[in-house]
Parts: sequence; structure tokens; C-alpha cells
Amino acid sequence: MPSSSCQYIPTDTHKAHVPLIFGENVSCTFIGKQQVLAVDAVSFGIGEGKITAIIGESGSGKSTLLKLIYGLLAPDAGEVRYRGWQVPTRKDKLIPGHDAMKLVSQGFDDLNTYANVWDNVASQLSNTNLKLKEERTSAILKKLRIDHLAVQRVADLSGGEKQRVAICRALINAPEVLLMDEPFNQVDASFRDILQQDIKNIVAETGLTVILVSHDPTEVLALAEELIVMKDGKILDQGAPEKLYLQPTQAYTAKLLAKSNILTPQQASSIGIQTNKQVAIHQEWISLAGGELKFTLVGIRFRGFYQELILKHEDVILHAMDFHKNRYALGNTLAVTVTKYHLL
Ligand SMILES: Nc1ncnc2c1ncn2[C@@H]1O[C@H](COP(=O)(O)OP(=O)(O)OP(=O)(O)O)[C@@H](O)[C@H]1O
Repeated sequence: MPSSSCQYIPTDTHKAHVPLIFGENVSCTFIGKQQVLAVDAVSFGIGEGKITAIIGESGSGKSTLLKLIYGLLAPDAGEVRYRGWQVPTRKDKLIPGHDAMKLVSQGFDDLNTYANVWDNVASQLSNTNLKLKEERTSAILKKLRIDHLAVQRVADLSGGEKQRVAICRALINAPEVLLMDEPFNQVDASFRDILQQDIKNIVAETGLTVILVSHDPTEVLALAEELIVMKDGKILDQGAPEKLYLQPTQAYTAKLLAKSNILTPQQASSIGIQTNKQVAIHQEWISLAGGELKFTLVGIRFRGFYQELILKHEDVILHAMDFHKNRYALGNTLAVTVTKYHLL
């Protein structure tokens, strides 16, 4: 329950469509050798029972925003509310962190690496009902597929396994919100997909609200239902992944999510697109199967299942995807068609 020292505005909860968590003009400055405005007057809403990802380049303020939501940091302006209640911060509470939320931090700081997995998780429950304690610990370890590791020391686990222990610890007391800072950092690609699906299943089964931070948006495109895009402490975009991917409003978002080619109106005009706006052309919107536009191949990057071609026409550089490797050489002239573009 929210702390009694917090201000409650009952009318907020009666408004239609008020998000579970919302921030209004929230700012946070770090004062050290230099003053850093890490979060700059942002307003946002986070819906209940879904997965929201905060994404952006390194240093854009993602972790700071997560800490403001949890109450680990106090905003120097604006406010964050949870179910209409102002989120208590260090100023209001002895033990920081909102009681309805749990944070899984990047470094697994909360784990006791010398204890085994079972004790790390079970220790989060009281001893008043030992049977229930055992049942709940067993159930959550099974749900996160680490029941076979119950007696292993945490120190001996892989990064991905430690991540699962940290999530079990966070979830065992059934918080309403799970906050995760770069949860897939230490998990390799194949395990990442399984962990993401497990998190999705838990959200679907329990109505848990998940907020996670990622510097790699491609890894959360399939996971999150809502994205918050940050740059230089500001929120540039918020919306559904498909919408932000296909109809970005900002060049930054288009580049971040789709590695899109961004052209000025003049550059666009030289390839036949007349507009006074910037143009985003995603790599997959460029067809190499012939066309009027002639580009010179100036670079080839191996990307695994495809290669990225760097194409030049006058002062326009386009990056395109090619799934048929080894059919072109540097210096070749390629006939190109832009099949789709988006005006910013
Ligand atoms: N405790 C702190 N003291 C001083 N400056 C800080 C502190 N924490 C963060 N910053 C600065 O605030 C800015 C935002 O940092 P933050 O960690 O929120 O970014 P981020 O987007 O999460 O970055 P990353 O993806 O690299 O973790 C950065 O310039 C960072 O150096």
C-alpha cells in the first residue's frame, strides 16, 4: 500500500483512461563535478497489465527514469503517481522503493551469491507458513524454469540463470509492477527469446505490469506492447511498437528502431521523392530487383542471414538489405526501387 505520507488526489482515479503510472513534467538532475540533467521535464503514462519498454541510446536517461518510477530517486521537478498516489521517495520512506513494485537491477546486487538458488528466493517470504513458503518457492522456480538449479550456489550460475533467479526473487511476493534494467544484457540470443516468452506468459496469466529498460530496441520490439523512446533526457515518442516502427514521427526513432535511412527534402528530390519534409526509408523498403534509380555499391557489411549494402547516388547514401549473398562486388552499379517511404 502507498505510504501515508504521500499525497492522494482521489479525482485522478475517477478519470477515465488514467494510466496505472503517470509522470508529469518530471525532471532529475545529478549534481557532481558537472551538473547533468538526466531526465528533462518528461510526461508519460504506463498502462496496467502490459509490458512497456523504455528505449534509447546510452546515457539518454532510461535508468534514471526507471528509478524515478520506483521512487529510488526523487524528481527535482514534476511528479510520478501510482494509482493516483504520489510515488514515495527516499525523502518519505526509510527503505526506498515502492511497495507495490519490484526492481531487478543490472548487476544482480540483491542476490546472495554464496547461498543457493532456493534460499535466495525463499528468503523473500516469511516463516509464518512454511508449507506455503515451500509451495510458492517451488512454483516460481518452475515457472522460470530453474527448479533443477534449486540447490546450486548462485555464484556458479551463468548470467542468464542469475537473471532468472533475480526475477523469481522479485516475483515471489506477487508485486503489481516488475521493473527491469537491461534484463537481457547477460542472456544470449537463444535464451533471450525463451526468457522473453516466459515474461510474456507471466504477464498474460497474472496481469503483472512490466517496465523494462533496453538500449537495444530490436530485442524488445517483439516483447513490449508499448515503447517509450528517450533521447538526451527527453521522451521523443511513446506508442505501440508497430506504429513507432512503421510511422515514426522522429528521425531518431526511425534510426533507432529500423536503422532507417533519413533523407533531407533535397536528397529525397534527387531520387524522385518531392516533399518538404525529411524522409525515412527503412532498409527493407529498398528493392534491388531493378528500377530507374542507379546507385553505386560502396560498401558491404556481413550481417549474418543477410548483408547490408551501402549504396551511393549523388549525395544520397542508402543502406539496403540483400538476402542473396555474393552476387555483387564493390563498384557495381545497381538498379534500385524505393518501394515505400515515410514522411517525418
Ligand atoms: N549517479 C549519477 N551521478 C551523476 N550522473 C549520473 C548518475 N546516474 C546517471 N548519471 C548521468 O545521467 C545521464 C543519464 O544516465 P542513465 O543511466 O539514466 O542513462 P541510460 O540511458 O540508462 O544509459 P545506459 O543505457 O548507458 O545505462 C548520463 O549522462 C549519466 O552519466
